[in-house]
Amino acid sequence: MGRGRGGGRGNFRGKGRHRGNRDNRDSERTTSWSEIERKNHLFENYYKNGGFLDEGEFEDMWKHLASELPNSFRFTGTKGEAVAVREIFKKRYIPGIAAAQFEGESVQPPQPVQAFPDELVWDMKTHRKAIRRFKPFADFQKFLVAETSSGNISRQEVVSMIPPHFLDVKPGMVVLDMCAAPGSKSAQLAEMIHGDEEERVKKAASNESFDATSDGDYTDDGRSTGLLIANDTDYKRAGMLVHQVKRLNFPNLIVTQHDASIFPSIELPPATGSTRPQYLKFDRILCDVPCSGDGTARKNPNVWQKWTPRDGLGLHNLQLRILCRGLQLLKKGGRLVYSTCSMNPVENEAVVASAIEACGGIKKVQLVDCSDHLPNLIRKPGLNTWKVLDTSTVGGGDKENHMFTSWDTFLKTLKKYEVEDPGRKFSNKIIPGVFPPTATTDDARIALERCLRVYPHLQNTGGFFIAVLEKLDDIKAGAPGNLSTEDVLQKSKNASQGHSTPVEGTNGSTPGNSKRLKRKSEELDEEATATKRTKTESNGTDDNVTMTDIPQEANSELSATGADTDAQVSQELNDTLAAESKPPVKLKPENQSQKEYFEYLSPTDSTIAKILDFFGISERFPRDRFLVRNKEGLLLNKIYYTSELARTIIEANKTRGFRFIHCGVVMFVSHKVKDKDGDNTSVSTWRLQNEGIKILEPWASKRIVECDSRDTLYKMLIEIFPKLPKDGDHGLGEVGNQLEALDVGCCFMRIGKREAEDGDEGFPFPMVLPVWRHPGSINLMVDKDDRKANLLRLYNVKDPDLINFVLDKAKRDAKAEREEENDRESEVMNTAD
Ligand SMILES: C[S@@+](CC[C@H](N)C(=O)[O-])C[C@H]1O[C@@H](n2cnc3c(N)ncnc32)[C@H](O)[C@@H]1O
Repeated sequence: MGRGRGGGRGNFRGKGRHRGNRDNRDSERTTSWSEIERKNHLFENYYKNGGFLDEGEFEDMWKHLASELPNSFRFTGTKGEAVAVREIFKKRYIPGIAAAQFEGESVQPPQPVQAFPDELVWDMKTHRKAIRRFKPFADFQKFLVAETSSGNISRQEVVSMIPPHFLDVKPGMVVLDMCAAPGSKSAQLAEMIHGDEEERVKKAASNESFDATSDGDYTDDGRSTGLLIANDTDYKRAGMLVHQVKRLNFPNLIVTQHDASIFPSIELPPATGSTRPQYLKFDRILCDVPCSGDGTARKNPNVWQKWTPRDGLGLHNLQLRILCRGLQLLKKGGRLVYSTCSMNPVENEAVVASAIEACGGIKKVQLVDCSDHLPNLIRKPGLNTWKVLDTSTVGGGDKENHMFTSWDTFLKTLKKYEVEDPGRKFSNKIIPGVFPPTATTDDARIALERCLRVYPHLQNTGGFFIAVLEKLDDIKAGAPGNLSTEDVLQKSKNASQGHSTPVEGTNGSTPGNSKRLKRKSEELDEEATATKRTKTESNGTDDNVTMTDIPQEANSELSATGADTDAQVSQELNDTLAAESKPPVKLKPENQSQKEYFEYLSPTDSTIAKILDFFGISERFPRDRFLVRNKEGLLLNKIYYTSELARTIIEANKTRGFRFIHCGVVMFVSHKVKDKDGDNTSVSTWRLQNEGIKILEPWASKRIVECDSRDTLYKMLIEIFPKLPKDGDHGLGEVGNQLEALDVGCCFMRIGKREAEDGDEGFPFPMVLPVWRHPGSINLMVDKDDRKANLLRLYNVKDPDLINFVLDKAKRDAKAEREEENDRESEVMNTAD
């Protein structure tokens, strides 16, 4: 697989109201981040008195939260490559940094983060001033930038790396990342699905045996049969996500843009002998939901300036609906990780407990005990009791803080103020579900202590919450609707007056109704209702997710991204969400705002046949996975390749209104060359592309050259078009000799891994690069940034002057022509005089 440029969690969790406003405030802010006062009384008061940590530990936690966050990064890609780049970093940069002194003390070099295996995650606690001042740091910084841009390093927050580790992804698995932008966790998941695929494919292609049983499904000639669907509702952020994941060169990946709480079901072709469509269920789901982000206070000044308990209360409902939709889409026996970078239980344990209850309790969905997983990760157990903070106001002023321990105490307070101070207003988002669950019997108790809380002081990170859920059985009920305090009160009033509407999906009790609040239970199994649903036409309304239904905060998030349209068009597939009375509707393709095209080529396409023949690609390499990205399905500039399951999904769903926004790795690019006789007529042929070359190379038998000399590769990296004259020495060593014997066109250049010995530093991992053989020169077809990254990584060359004879010659010619023209003009002028 190629590499993923690491995204890292941005400053903001989520988007919409929070993100938009905070961005604006940021651009208006004149004080620097280091000058911002890290104080917020309400914020501090809640975490001090809310029953999270004992007093001493709270002080430690708070001190960390107010201090700067260490920078952290992760070596990415296949294990072999990641370890090789890590070794270069350790040998070349650590000793220099460790020897430096700052203000009379040794500078602390980057350290491996013990929570993660194989020393692949590092953090750097060095003071910024020291970083700026010292050359070893400046050198390291250049390496970091270059490797980040070529995708070998991901600069990602330590806590953000945790959730994928708990998903236990195996190579053949089908995984959904529901809220994926900017994509740093998607990159981790893609690496896991990929596994050590390259090794196995090589063995399969050369008919060597490999273990196809352990650790994943490699039945597709060694290739991973798994798939990652990375989704985000926000159009701009989905664009960032595409940018990130493109670098992974991963054909088993689809990016979609949907509201995760109503993520459409994915249709699959009917099974043999049946006409009924099947629906895709996922082995693993990551639910890294939008949240208030108060665990990011170490890098996000807005938390200190703007924190209010209403952020969490306002997001609870959206988080719950996303989690419930995730659980519906999960296979029986599958695993889901729910995570936030908030420490607020309203967004964490309360969401998890409500979701489990809405899905039918612990017999259907259980929290997984992960105490033996990542044993070096210091964590605290999830909470079983907590308090809910709110501020009440009268007429917009006169704020008062309240901490409620249960729905009942909240109701009592409401009643008290109805009499004493009727103008006093509380958040309308306080519902029974934001409080701790009340079930005490063993067969109903949700083991919330199995959740993981990572606080800043435990290992000097941000704050984070993780819950690992396993689906034990099919879920027959869906997520609760969007309830406000008033709805709950009204419904319980109705219930006590003998009306039948129960309160849904809440985990507290209602006044006059001490029984657990039960979600209306309907048989909503997708497969069972599929046929019925596809026959139902849109009625243009959506009782589940109308804009008035969505919490105010979530509402503005959704409307900012056009997700309201999404809500309407997806109702057919929003089958199990608060499914009440109205008939489901179909996705409407015409409502898609940005249409992307994915047109698969015929497996017998003559151009594909010609290209594959040119490179001697084995008949075993699949011919039916090539696509183009234009409506007409024409072979214009690029030909992409995808995995089989990606193709099946795109083909079965592209006319259903699904918003697919990215899929496929560029395999071939149209290349204009002068024809054989050297006249100026351009003919188009196809060249290999760096992105897809590794997928194809094991199956090639023609147009392969081997490079084993560091000097030759150096020359090819430093010179963009090194000469390959017909006669005389070309200076391109073994590569030049092999290319001399080939016709004009593209080739695979293989570079084997070679350990350093006798002063030769070797090659740290195997590589394969595309090279174009011109009539009198050659061209390594990698872009400038990758050239520079390779020169730095392999040769420690920091600021190379790349030589471009061809371009220079063209510039010289143009300049000479301009000068000639000027001369002629001045001659004319002189004559006129
Ligand atoms: C915490 S961020 C995700 C970070 C991401 N998992 C990563 O590691 O890079 C939450 C994301 O949820 C997205 N989001 C907000 N509401 C959503 C919704 N209803 N459906 C899907 N995504 C949503 C936001 O646009 C944001 O990108």
